[in-house]
Amino acid sequence: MPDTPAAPVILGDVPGSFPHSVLAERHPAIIRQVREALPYGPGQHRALDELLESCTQGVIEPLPEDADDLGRWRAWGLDEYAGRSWFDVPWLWSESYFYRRLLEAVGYFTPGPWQGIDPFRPSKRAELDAPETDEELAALDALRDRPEPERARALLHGSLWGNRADLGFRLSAAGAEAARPVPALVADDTGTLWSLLPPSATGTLVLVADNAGRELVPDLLLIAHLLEAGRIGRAVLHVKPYPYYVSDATTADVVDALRRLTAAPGAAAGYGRVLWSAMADGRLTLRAHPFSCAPLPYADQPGDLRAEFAAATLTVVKGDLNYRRLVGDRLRPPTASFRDATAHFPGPVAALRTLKSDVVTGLTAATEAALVAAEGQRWRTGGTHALIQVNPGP
Ligand SMILES: O=P(O)(O)OC[C@H]1O[C@](O)(CO)[C@@H](O)[C@@H]1O
Repeated sequence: MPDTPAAPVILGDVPGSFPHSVLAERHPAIIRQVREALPYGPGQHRALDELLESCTQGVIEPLPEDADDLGRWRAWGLDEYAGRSWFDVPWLWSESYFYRRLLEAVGYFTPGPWQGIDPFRPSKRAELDAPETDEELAALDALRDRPEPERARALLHGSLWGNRADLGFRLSAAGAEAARPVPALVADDTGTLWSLLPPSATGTLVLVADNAGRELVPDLLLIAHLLEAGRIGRAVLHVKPYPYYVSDATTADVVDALRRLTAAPGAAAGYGRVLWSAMADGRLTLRAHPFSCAPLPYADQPGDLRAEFAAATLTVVKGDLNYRRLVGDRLRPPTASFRDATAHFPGPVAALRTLKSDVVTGLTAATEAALVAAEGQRWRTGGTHALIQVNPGP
């Protein structure tokens, strides 16, 4: 039984709260960023003006009648929420719908010259091409001759801390990227995670990706290592079917990251080749399921996805947003059980996440008390703490 079934769903209606600031400040900043990123025409600028007005002072508008995904959004709650303020509906819903509308405004879904053009691509590319990425890739050379458990641990932590590289987050938390990560994890089930992926295993890892660029690259390196070390036989990488939360990874971002790896000097290129051939022979496959951009928790996932996660040896869910969707976007006490909150998940599941929103479960009372004593409530959203939590399943 869940320990706190009535924990309130997070809304964005409390001025001064983190969710409110995302809706009131971050979304307008994202609209400004998108306007400047690409040479849009007057129609696109007008549509962005309308979205800005709607999401800050207006109400949620329905999708156009001819939108391909209208039925899907209706099933996800559009009819219930249309006409209400963006601040008065579940925060997760409001945020997700914002990205859907933003893409609509720039013509992403409309047949024509702007169809499929990712408004966030310039910032994603800049990050992938940055000298810091070269430095991170060069560090792989020193890892090459280390014992396998050490390499596995380093790459797991690379993937975990890569989650700090979130471009939307940086818009409102300047300095979080530069701030030194606090090394001790607030929860650490690493032992359980490795027990599910022993060497010489043949299972399937599903990795539900989060951000592109400097998070996706270490995610791919981790997958390459697990394949090469024989800890898994195959991997399935879930990406978003369309650009989302600024920097979330799409198929195009996977292609960019793989090309970046294979073109790099040293050990990085070797990892790139492992992944390239794993794609070619089917040991690494991509999925871009519509539910990956749904405004709903994973407890509401559709049957086909449920069957896929049920069949996996382990599903690794990356990042803050996926964590919110995994445990439910609710204000539970931080000591609420992670296992109870994820009991709905159909198979073994691990969360790798840096903390960038109020939602958290599975902390000990002592850990929570120490964090509060040191930082007040800032530890929840500052992006400097991280966790590895595992529910090995029933
Ligand atoms: O890229 P991540 O780790 O999912 O983080 C997403 C960010 O966006 C938020 O949803 C707020 O918009 C927070 O959860 C987090 O700061």
